[in-house]
Amino acid sequence: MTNAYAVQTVNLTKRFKNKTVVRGINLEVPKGEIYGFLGPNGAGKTTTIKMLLGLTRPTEGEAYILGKNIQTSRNQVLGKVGSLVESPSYYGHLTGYENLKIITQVLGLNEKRIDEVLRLVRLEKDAHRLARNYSLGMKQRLGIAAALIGNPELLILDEPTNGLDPAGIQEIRELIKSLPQMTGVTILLSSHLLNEIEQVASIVGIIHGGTCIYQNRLHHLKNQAAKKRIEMEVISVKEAAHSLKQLGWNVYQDQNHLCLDNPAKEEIALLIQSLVQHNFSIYDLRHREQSLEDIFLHLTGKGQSL
Ligand SMILES: Nc1ncnc2c1ncn2[C@@H]1O[C@H](COP(=O)(O)OP(=O)(O)OP(=O)(O)O)[C@@H](O)[C@H]1O
Repeated sequence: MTNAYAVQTVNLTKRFKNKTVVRGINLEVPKGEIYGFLGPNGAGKTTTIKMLLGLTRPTEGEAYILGKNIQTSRNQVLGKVGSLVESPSYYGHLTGYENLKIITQVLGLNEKRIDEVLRLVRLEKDAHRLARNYSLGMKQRLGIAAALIGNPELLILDEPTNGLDPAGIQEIRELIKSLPQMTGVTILLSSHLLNEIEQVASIVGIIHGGTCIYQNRLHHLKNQAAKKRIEMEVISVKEAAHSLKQLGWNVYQDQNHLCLDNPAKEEIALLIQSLVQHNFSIYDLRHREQSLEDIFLHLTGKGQSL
């Protein structure tokens, strides 16, 4: 396994009885980056994360965390991983500081580390308030502080903004974005919200129905999204597409439209000429930009919004 990846999985699969909920996925999470693990509810994100953390056993395949197989080197690996899966657990009758102190004692860490992580998650001013009086966003930040206290190389956050209000979401988002630069940590962030992943991740893996259907740098997706196309409503669209293709045009049919990607102005004029010469009447012509949402809908199948 290569050292460039903080997480690498090979054919990772999980079946519950006869139901396959994670199907042969090959994740590659480069070190020092934020990987957005995106998929609708029930797609298999939490199950995958539980396998990465050694909380549930894969039915097939392997997961390598920081170059080590999690099944065979669990204790060695987990010391270098911080995680927040589901809601954070904390003692409400203790302060934020006291909650973190318990963790330093259990892990045998220096108490100095508490102030460092409180600063990282911007809770230093509220450190001595009772955790039960924290807002949801502050509780979540306390959970992230707890995950960071052991100075992990990898931080795994499963839907960390679930249940937060817009201000809380923004706080957590800014925090996540700042962490790799401040600490060098790699972050695997799962979410069902395209817009959340879009704002923080540099790489995205999309899981749908247990299968990883896309994995690449976010800017590749954004480039795809930036593509413009023209859509023409013409008579006999199938025949028109066929004739133009034979003439060397890179056109294609999308539903009732004849489409061409990224055309120059001159190409549009020539295309119209060709259609008219071949007696294909044009009823309408419009430019369209695809949004990231369009691409996700295309990838995940129509009607399956993320
Ligand atoms: N212990 C289990 N036994 C049987 N089925 C399970 C078990 N755990 C999860 N599943 C099923 O596996 C599928 C994937 O669930 P998972 O929680 O991994 O999805 P998810 O992408 O994290 O979605 P969510 O964001 O809703 O948690 C779901 O259909 C779920 O019902």
